[in-house]
Amino acid sequence: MRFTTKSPFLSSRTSMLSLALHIVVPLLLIGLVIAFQINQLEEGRALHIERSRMNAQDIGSTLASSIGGSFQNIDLTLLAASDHVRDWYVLKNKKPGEVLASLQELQSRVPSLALLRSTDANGNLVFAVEGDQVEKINVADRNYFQQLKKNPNAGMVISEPVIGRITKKWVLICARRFNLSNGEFGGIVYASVLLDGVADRLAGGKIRLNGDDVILLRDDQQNVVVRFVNGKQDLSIMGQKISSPNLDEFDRSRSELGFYVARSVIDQVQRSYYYQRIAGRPLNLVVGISIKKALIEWQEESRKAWSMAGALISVIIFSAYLVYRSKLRQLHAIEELQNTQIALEKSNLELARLSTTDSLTGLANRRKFDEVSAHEWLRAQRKQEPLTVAMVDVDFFKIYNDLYGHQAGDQCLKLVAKTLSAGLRDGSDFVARYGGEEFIILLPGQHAEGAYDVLDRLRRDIAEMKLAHSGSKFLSVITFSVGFAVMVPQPGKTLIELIEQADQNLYMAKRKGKNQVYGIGEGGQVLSSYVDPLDQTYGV
Ligand SMILES: Nc1nc2c(ncn2[C@@H]2O[C@H](COP(=O)(O)OP(=O)(O)OP(=O)(O)O)[C@@H](O)[C@H]2O)c(=O)[nH]1
Repeated sequence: MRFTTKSPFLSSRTSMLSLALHIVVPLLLIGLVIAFQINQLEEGRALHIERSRMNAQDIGSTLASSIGGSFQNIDLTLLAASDHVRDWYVLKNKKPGEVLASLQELQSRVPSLALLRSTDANGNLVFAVEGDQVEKINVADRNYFQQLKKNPNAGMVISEPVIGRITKKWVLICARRFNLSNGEFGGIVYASVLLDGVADRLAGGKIRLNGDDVILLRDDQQNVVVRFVNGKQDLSIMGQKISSPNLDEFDRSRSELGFYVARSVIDQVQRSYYYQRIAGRPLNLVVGISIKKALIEWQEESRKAWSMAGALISVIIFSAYLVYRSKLRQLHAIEELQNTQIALEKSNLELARLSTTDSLTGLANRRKFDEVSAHEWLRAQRKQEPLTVAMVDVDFFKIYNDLYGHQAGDQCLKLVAKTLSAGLRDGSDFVARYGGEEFIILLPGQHAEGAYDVLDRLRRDIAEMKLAHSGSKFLSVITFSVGFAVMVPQPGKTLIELIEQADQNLYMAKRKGKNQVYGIGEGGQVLSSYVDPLDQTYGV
């Protein structure tokens, strides 16, 4: 059986593959969208962190130069003050009142300066701009005094952050020494730099800082000089030592500047930090820009980007669903079409079979016989082999019908057909219903004697079925007569002649008494069976 449609197995495998592709491709697309999105956002995040680093650097370098400039200013002020004190103390060309007035004038020029004073070589206070309790104060025990006394070449010395005894505020003491005319230590000039408000002045003006951004000024001993965070100065850790792995690394390496990203050891906020030394001073500055704040914009961008990606993914899923659904419908339609085609071909085959089959007996019909006999004739002709055609006709069948009814007649014909089929060789012999109660047999390759034997066996087979026929003269059973003819096809001879010969021989069998085989062999010899009508073998 050959079908023009594809095999259902192959088609279902192809369909499954195609459906799987309709799922895999959208998944791949979604994966690509997500991967692209993550990549873009990672790049965006890195960019914002880089911006915060640059921001920290901008603020830090501006602040560092501003702080450096302020201390330079203080240094020059102290230098000028020490000159005035020396004028009075060493050169004796100035009166104390004049010196004090000069010191007052110098202090007023620098707003962050307070308590500009001078001492003698023993640390006793000589001049004080504020002037109270001058005679009682001695600073000989202070670190800055001892440093300056020991070192004639020391420039301006800056103390660690301390709470001023008089101001009660956090200050740095900046001090300078002055020498006697013989070069020996003559005393110091010093002033307090008020730390309270310094950061506000530094940060509040030109520099824009967000809440979590931080400014930290430390001295060389890691003491906090200034910490500015959340928009104000943080006095809680003033004077405390602050260190972290990154700061320690900078302190150790003596680097002038550097960057790092870290979580603060003080408030745990993650920041981009910029570190820079204040040129020529024992101070270093750290500016930290909060990463969380720096990423707010990025987070907003992320949200927008993800919602767009979500929309895109939804479109992909929806389109994929539509395509998948239509593909599924298409496949169902194809499957239905294939099933219809298969059914159609099956019914065509059945029709073809029916058109060549006798509906009563199930044997081949006359049309099929015409087809097969023509084929066998040609083959016998080609091979020069004998071909036997035999006509079989049920005896007294009209009487049988009359006696037993038409239905019983049909059953009788079925039995005859079955007996004939069963008694013939499959594959080579062929039997068909020729019409009415007549059957026709082809025996290819059989010579007359062989054909006779086969046919007479069939005749006996049906008689031995002992199907009652009270109208038969042959002891009341169904019998049939057979006329046959054998021919090796020769030029000038036809199949029709062979069939006609067989028909004539059937006539002879009937005429000679029925229930017999009558045939003429290739050599013209008559082959006939005779049955004694009184033979009890065929009785019921
Ligand atoms: N039940 C039945 N009867 C059929 C069928 N085809 C033909 N017949 C009958 O077969 C009978 C044949 O009758 P006849 O040709 O006179 O032959 P016969 O009665 O068998 O006489 P002989 O052949 O001389 O023995 C007719 O009565 C037909 O109606 C069929 O398919 N079924």
